[in-house]
Amino acid sequence: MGRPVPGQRRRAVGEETPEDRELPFLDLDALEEQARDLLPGEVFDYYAGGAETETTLAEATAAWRSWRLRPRVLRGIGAVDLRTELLGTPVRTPIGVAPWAYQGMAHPDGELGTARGAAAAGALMTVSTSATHTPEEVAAATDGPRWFQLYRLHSARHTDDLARRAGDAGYRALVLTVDLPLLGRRRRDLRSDFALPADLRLANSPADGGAPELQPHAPAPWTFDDIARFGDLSRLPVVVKGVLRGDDAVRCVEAGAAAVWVSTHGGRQVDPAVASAHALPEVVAAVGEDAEVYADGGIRSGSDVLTALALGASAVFLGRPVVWGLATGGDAGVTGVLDGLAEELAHTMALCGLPEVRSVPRDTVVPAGVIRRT
Ligand SMILES: Cc1cc2nc3c(=O)[nH]c(=O)nc-3n(C[C@H](O)[C@H](O)[C@H](O)COP(=O)(O)O)c2cc1C
Ligand SMILES: CCCCC(=O)C(=O)O
Repeated sequence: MGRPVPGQRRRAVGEETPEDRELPFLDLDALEEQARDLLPGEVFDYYAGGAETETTLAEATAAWRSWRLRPRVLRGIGAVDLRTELLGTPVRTPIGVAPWAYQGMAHPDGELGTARGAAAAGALMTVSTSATHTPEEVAAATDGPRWFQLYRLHSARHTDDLARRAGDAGYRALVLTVDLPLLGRRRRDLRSDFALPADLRLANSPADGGAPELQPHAPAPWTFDDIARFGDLSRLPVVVKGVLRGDDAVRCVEAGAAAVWVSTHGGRQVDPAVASAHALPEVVAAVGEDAEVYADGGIRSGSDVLTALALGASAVFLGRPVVWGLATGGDAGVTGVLDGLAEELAHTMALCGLPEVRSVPRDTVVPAGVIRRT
């Protein structure tokens, strides 16, 4: 069988199943199933999968749900205010789009679709280095809030150049992803012998051998000194993504990071790694006074978002839910996911007596304790 064309659907367009019926709430499981039907099997597995035994992947959502909400009553809550500022960038929602690679494989519009969908939801989008459009092309597609995520490429010169271009193209922060010194062992991809479609455009991969593009090794590993260096090159605040320890967070901030992003890379790198929901309190305790802290991994409901905010995150980011949104509905699909979760968040906050995301008290959550299900 030949390699499927990007965007080629396994099911005929217009073919309806009972699961396609519009529900009056966001059903991410159903959306994932629709994406599974639409995408070539190994592409779905690349997006959905995790590393090794997928323990971190399997536990990510459960870890957010190991916290319980403590609602406040009689607070006279009217409209809930979801607006906030992330490193000075105003956003309508604290739910942003995490960087994810090769979006042209999910939908022909690729990153441009995600950018338009995020902008319509007033959400911040983080554009990956491993993109099928250049940073300038994504910038031209939308005036929504954007950050650029940088990977260490084979060519240091090209990496530096991308950092500079992100600053020139109006991105508001540079996100250094530091949890991929080499690629995690993703058994689904190893089993399917996954390779990117030959005709997929790797927009940031120059002819001189640039992007990591699923390759495990690149020369000249980054150190803490690179944080200030990339800040100077791009003239942007630097966010360090992939931090799971308080001591590392302190070193990042001492080295000049404006924010740290707690992440297991969606369970795709170290496995079993500590869940973001369990690492977040330690990182907030270590640097929360001096830097912004964000979190991602397994956020699938408004209450998961609220839990992260209560634990000290200023924002959360979504990976796979946006993949499924783009794959099934292009930019409108992305907006649907972001709006749906924002609506759930606002609803849960109102129920909990909380008027604004900028000030969610820590005592909004407690550990669940032991609950015996009968
Ligand atoms: C298919 C896929 C591709 C990804 N590509 C990148 C990437 O290019 N850069 C990056 O920093 N993180 C990447 N990530 C990690 C995400 O930014 C994010 O940390 C993770 O997806 C969050 O978990 P969630 O998918 O459970 O929401 C990727 C994740 C997925 C699922
Ligand atoms: C070099 C890997 C880029 C994509 C990525 O980050 C992922 O698949 O998780």
